[in-house]
Amino acid sequence: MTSPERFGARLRAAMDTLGPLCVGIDPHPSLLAAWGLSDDVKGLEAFSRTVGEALADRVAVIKPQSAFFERFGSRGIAVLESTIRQFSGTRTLVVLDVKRGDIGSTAAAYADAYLDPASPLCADAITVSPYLGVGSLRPIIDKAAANGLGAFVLALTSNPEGAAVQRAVGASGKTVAQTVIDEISQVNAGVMPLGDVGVVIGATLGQHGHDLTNLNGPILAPGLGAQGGRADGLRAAFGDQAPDVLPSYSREVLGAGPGIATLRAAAERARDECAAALAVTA
Ligand SMILES: O=c1ccn([C@@H]2O[C@H](COP(=O)(O)O)[C@@H](O)[C@H]2O)c(=O)[nH]1
Repeated sequence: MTSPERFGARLRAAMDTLGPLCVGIDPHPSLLAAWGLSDDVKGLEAFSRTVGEALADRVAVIKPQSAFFERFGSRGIAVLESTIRQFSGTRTLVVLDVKRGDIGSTAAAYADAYLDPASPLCADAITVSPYLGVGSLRPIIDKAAANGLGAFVLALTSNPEGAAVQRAVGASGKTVAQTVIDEISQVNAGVMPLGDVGVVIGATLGQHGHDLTNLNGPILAPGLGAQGGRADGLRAAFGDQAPDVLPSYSREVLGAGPGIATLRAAAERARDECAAALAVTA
C-alpha cells in the first residue's frame, strides 16, 4: 500500500496554485443576521453551504470554527460534517479550528475523531493547544502523519491575553512560545518540502521576537481584518519565513456575503494583498 501524500506537501501545492489565503467559516449570530439568515441550524447550514459554493477551489484553505457549529449541539455538528465534506475532491484544504489538547491517552481519541479518514469529522488538519505539553500531542502528530494530515499548534495567539502565558520565560530562558516552536521544529526536521505540523502566530502581533528559522512548517496567521491585523504587516512580522505563512481572515471576508460574487471578490482581494505582502524578492 502506498502512503498518502503528506499534508505539508499538499498545503504547499494548494498555496502555490491558489495563493496564500485561509478563510475562516465563523457563523457568528451577527453575520447570520446580516446575511438575512435565522440564528438556528437552518441558518447555519445555508451560511456554510454558501461559503462552500463561493470559495471551494478558489482559496487554499478553509477553516471552520467548530465553536459556532457546537453551539447547536448534535445538529450543528452534522452541519460541520457536511461543511467539511463540501470541500472533498477540491483543491481547497480544510483546517478545522477546534484547539484540542489533553493527556496523551485522550489526545489519541481526539486524533481518532478528527484525523482518521473513517471519522465523519476528519479534516486535513486541526488546531491544537500545547498547554498540556507538546509531548502530549504526540498521538495527534503521529496519526496526522500516518494519514497525510496535519496539525497547527498554538504558539503566539492573536489575542492580547495570550502574551501573559505564551511570553512567560521558563527555566531554559526561553519563552513558552519559543519552546513550542522549537519542539515543533524537531518534529518537522528534514521533511520536504514542508513539515506537516504548523504553528499559530497571530497576524496582530507585528514583530513578535521569536525565532522561526528552523520551523520548516506552515505558520497559520489569524487576526487579519476584524482583529486589526493588516496584510501589509505580514512581511515585517515573518521575514524569511514569508513563503510558509498562511494568512487567515474570517469576519472581514464573510462580511462581504451572502452574494457568491461579492464573497469571491473579497477573498480575491485578501489573497492578492497577502500575496503581494509576502512576495519573496530576490
Ligand atoms: O490566535 C488565534 C487562533 C485562532 N483564532 C481564530 O481565528 C478566527 C479569527 O476570526 P476573525 O473574524 O478573522 O477575527 C476565529 O475563529 C478565532 O477563534 C484567532 O483569532 N487567533
